[in-house]
Amino acid sequence: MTPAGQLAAAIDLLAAIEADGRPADAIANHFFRTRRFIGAGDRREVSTLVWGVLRARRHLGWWLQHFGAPETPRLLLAVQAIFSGMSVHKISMAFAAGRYGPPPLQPEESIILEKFAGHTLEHPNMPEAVKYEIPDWLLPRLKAQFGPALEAEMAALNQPAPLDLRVNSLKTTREAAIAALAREGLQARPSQFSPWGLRLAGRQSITQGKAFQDGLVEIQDEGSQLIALQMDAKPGMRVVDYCAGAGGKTLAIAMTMENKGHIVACDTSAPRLEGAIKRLRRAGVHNAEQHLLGEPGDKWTKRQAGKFDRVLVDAPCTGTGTWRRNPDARTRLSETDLKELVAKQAMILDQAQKLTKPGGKLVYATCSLLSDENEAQVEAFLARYPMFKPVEIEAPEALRGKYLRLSPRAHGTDGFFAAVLARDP
Ligand SMILES: C[S@@+](CC[C@H](N)C(=O)[O-])C[C@H]1O[C@@H](n2cnc3c(N)ncnc32)[C@H](O)[C@@H]1O
Repeated sequence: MTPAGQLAAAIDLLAAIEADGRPADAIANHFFRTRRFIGAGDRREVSTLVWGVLRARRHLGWWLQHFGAPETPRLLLAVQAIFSGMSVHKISMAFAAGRYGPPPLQPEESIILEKFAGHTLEHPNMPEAVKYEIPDWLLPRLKAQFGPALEAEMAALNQPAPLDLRVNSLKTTREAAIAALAREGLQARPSQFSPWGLRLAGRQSITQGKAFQDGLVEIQDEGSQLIALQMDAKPGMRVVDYCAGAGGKTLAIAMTMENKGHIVACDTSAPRLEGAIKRLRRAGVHNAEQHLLGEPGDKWTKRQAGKFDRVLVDAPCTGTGTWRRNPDARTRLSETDLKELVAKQAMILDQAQKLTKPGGKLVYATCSLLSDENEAQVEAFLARYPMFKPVEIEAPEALRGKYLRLSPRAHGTDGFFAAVLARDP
């Protein structure tokens, strides 16, 4: 594909994302699946262009409004290109490259783009929420959360995330996994906090390689690995992962159990649980089963009351800690969503806590940065269930405390929260 062809595809993809309420990565997957002629390299280039816009979407919208221009996909991409250092002349050429490029710039579009000459992405008159690329309603909450560190936290949250792997100790060691990846030309180094973590250098594709296919490594953000570590799940225990999804944390927990004991992966979504089956098989896990929950007041949950040494509630949440990966999610999140999620998390905790044995542990986790879903949720739970007490976080020195709080700026991971709550014996 020529650069102009990539630009034309980027305009189409951005238009599809802007017109649709679903997550951008789902739309991009469909977009590329239905355009097989776009090869892997071109896909990467097109995605880079579109994700560049999504990361700066509020800034670009502010600028276009500033000049009284419409926020069209063509102008958004063109303005993003100017702020990335491309001249207006070069952009005009890309728009006029012929058959495979986008239609040429209209005179009114060229007039608008000329106005951007000499400007940079930031402007002193931008409202703070635009500067931080967050919804207006979230600003007071995040200010209260981060104080003077807010600007640096939001900047880190707007950078592309690295690719982290978890070494599967059921099949290999960290050193042997690094060597196996190196044989495929992939460079990985041990990550900072997780005992099983590897961080890959740059953008490398891993899923087609032998190390991944053989289950030596699994893709998992280091922060997510640290949540699994909080479970302190040992061989022979009975463990439940109550919101297991496609099993990201189930796999890591099962690994620490060394295939001894029993782990149940629950979820209310059948397709998500099905996604876990293949991954468990690839990882060589033999002691896991799935249970599809009926909502609410699931009978299985009642029957299994008090039977588990460890219970994980990795609750559905705003996902504010994962905005490095899903920058478009920022525009979709509303205050009503937050309220509904907080109520749902409390309801799930009420259900799942029943499963915990006397003397067992309940771990509550989110990938959110918001205290409504984290500290406030846990404090409200402890007030409802005084037989649970928070236990000090078991982690490397730098992470110890009453709760585990991770952020891209402070730890280089996605944003995560966890509380470990021990039930009285
Ligand atoms: C944060 S995701 C889980 C991610 C997963 N633990 C992982 O590490 O990959 C939250 C999950 O909660 C599930 N969920 C939503 N409502 C639920 C409920 N009432 N009970 C249990 N799980 C629920 C969702 O289907 C979703 O898979």
